[in-house]
Amino acid sequence: MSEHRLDDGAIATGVPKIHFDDVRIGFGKGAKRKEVLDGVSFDVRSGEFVSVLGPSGCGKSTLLTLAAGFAKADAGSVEIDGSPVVGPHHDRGVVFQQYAIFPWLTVRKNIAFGLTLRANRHNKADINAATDRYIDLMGLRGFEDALPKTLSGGMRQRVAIARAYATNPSVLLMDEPFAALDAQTREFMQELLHEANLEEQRSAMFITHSVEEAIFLSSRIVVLSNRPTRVHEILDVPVPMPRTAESRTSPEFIELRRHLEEVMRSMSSFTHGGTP
Ligand SMILES: Nc1ncnc2c1ncn2[C@@H]1O[C@H](COP(=O)(O)OP(=O)(O)OP(=O)(O)O)[C@@H](O)[C@H]1O
Repeated sequence: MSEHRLDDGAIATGVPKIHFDDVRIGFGKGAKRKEVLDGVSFDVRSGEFVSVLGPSGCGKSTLLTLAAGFAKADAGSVEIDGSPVVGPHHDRGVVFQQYAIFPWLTVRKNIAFGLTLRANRHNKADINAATDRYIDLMGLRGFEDALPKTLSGGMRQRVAIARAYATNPSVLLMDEPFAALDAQTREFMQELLHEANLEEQRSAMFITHSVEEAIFLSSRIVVLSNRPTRVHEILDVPVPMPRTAESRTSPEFIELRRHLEEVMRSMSSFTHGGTP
């Protein structure tokens, strides 16, 4: 295990890494008011990889922005490691669908960026060691000096994920990081992230539209309902770890996929006026 890891007090205390308690939020005023989250509660426990799945517009990204500290709930609470979220903090590594990396910095400098910002807490040798570790973990060796514009979409997302890991976050928050990638690259990226996170054992919350992606990556899946949104169900993923390409054809995988596709279909037909 890396010397760059935080001491994980949550393991000792059993405090969830991320705790959503009866979270409510809506947008707009008067007749234009739209209630979005209507009392959402769930935890991400230490070392867990939890995907959040739900119909379009149910508030998945909103949940992630609340955990990231970019927005505040109207009611209820969001806690990270037992403390209320009051704003953005470097204890959360955030990865978005769009490549949030700096086009003018090389791969190495992008990955080291968050560490150099906090240089008073890290000496140069530490920064180099952490950067090298995540270059290797995300398969970026040989591309250290490349600029983002010379890289494919998948490679750029590898840089964004490496940078999120390198800042040594207590939790990873990912919002559809693979949504813009073609199907083949997307599967490859899922496998890379799965392997990386098995090694890193970070607690993660991962937003996705994809049933298959949620099953492949997660230890648990939180399924949200249509708006006004509540938790529809929380499922353990019984597919053995480590997962490989073959896991996708295992009976457990296929059965869970069938169940989740049916749930998602029924929510979508409800939204579109069909029989739920
Ligand atoms: N800052 C905001 N101001 C106004 N409305 C907002 C704001 N943020 C989100 N919404 C609305 O809240 C609802 C939930 O949005 P959100 O992006 O969280 O859903 P989502 O489940 O991630 O959607 P999708 O699956 O389509 O990505 C949407 O109707 C959206 O338009």
